[in-house]
Amino acid sequence: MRLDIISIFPEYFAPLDVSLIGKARERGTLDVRVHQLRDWAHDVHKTVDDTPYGGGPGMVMKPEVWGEAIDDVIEGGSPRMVVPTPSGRPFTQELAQELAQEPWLLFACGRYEGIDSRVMEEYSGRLRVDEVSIGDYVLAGGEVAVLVMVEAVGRLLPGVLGNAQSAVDDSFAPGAMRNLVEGPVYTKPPLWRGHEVPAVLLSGHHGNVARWRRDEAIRRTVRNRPELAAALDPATLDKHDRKL
Ligand SMILES: Nc1ncccc1[N+](=O)[O-]
Repeated sequence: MRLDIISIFPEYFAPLDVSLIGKARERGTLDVRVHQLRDWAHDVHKTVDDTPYGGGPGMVMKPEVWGEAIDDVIEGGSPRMVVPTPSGRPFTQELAQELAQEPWLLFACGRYEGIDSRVMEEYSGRLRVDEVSIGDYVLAGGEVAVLVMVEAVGRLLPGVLGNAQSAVDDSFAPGAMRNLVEGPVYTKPPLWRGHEVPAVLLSGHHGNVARWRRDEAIRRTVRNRPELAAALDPATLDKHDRKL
């Protein structure tokens, strides 16, 4: 997968050189290219923003600069364009799985009050453009959101996770874990400061272990994410209600 990121703070993406994503880049699974938006601002101050039409606080990023930058980066190609913004569609594990199928993603990082809307209008005619939110809070810009999305998508690419199975068992993963968060995890020692590991996990009985894990996933989902639990099959919940 090729990933292009356009931002006025390219240094935000240094973390993409470490850990799983860094190794995927070394292996060539991921081809990440970070671009400094100001390279396409031609005035002496490399201006990328201006005051909003209609008044109001803050600044809006200029369409001309973005247009030149995107045209140069995509060179007539058609990546899927993702614009992080608090007003976008929710970023979910499902959307991460969908984006992981794409051969080429372009992330446009807005700062300030956002990017002039005509940029999204202009490219929606040529590319798949998604405005995406990683959560209902306001960050100073899209860079951190892109780090979140690149990590969530990158770990789903073939060969990135040592054990491909773990992506299947992820919280929220489509299939068995849909609308479920994962339950508690344990490792050695079996007893630590008086706290024991649940006996079933030491039993070696895989069927019982799988059932216990599902029970705990449902229990934690009901406790921490009642809105997800509400979407669970009632039969599933019913079996567990008695124990909660
Ligand atoms: N929440 C956000 N705040 C600012 C920029 C982008 C954001 N987001 O969720 O993608």
